[in-house]
Amino acid sequence: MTATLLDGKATAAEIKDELRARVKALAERGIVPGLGTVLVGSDPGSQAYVNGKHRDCAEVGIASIRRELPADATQAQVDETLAELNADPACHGYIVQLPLPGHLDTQRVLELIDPDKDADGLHPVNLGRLVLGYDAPLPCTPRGIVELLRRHDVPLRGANVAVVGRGNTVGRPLGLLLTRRSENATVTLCHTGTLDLAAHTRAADIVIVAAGVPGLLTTDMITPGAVVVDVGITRVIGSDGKGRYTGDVDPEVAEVAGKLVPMPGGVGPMTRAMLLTNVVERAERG
Ligand SMILES: Nc1nc(=O)c2c([nH]1)NC[C@@H]1CN(c3ccc(C(=O)N[C@@H](CCC(=O)O)C(=O)O)cc3)C=[N+]21
Repeated sequence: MTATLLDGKATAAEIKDELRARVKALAERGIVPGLGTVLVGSDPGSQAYVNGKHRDCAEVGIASIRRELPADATQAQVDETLAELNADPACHGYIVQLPLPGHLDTQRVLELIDPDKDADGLHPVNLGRLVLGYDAPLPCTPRGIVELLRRHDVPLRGANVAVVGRGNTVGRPLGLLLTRRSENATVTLCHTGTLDLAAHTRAADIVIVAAGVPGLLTTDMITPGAVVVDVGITRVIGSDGKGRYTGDVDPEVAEVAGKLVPMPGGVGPMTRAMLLTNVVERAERG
């Protein structure tokens, strides 16, 4: 291994320490930040993610507000749950765990969240604010990636960044974040219609892969010394028959990259830390 690993877990722990202090200061003003989660159905992966978020909350002193609905919940039941959380003053921000069961209208659900309580930063109004450069809660994964690079002194200003993937939760908003005046990176947003992906990734100082394709980025696709960020997380069945998660970056890339944000232990913990950050920021605003 030649690449330096950028430890998202350690950096997230640092951020949680900072948040704990901010939560304490809020307590002196009589404010306890509250994070809500809405989980529809009992997918074990989604349950595990939601449990992780509540564990994080307990660690920093944020109150947890859990709403669980059965897999066959009606759209009206979901709508009502969102209306309750929108009206609950103890809930400073909340998330609806995605994906939702197929019979529910994801777009409708995301639009029913009060944009000021949008802890994920994925509400269309907030994505629009991001486009326009207005103040808004930022999408957690893109924000976590920028924060991790910043805290490890990876320069963004003037850097050529190849983002692979144009999804609504990572690639698309990440391109917007990185091209803000405050970051000033130059971004090439690559996707399944890109004709010569390797030409773009080879030309980049920083390659961020959020395609959901295991092993997509291979050693021949980067310039030696490049910074590589693995955002992929795909459940695969290993040769032992057990399920495990795998990233979008081929393990051999660690021999060629200068710095690597690994999966696990990279972007995931940072995403969770940014969710907490969004809630604390909202509570500080009063
Ligand atoms: N409304 C909504 N918001 C989300 O932010 C959201 C979602 N829906 N649906 C599912 C995806 C997935 N996601 C992850 C977050 C952290 C890890 C994470 O921390 N992973 C650990 C490994 C697993 C663990 O240790 O728990 C790591 O990368 O080191 C993984 C995945 C958030 N998502």
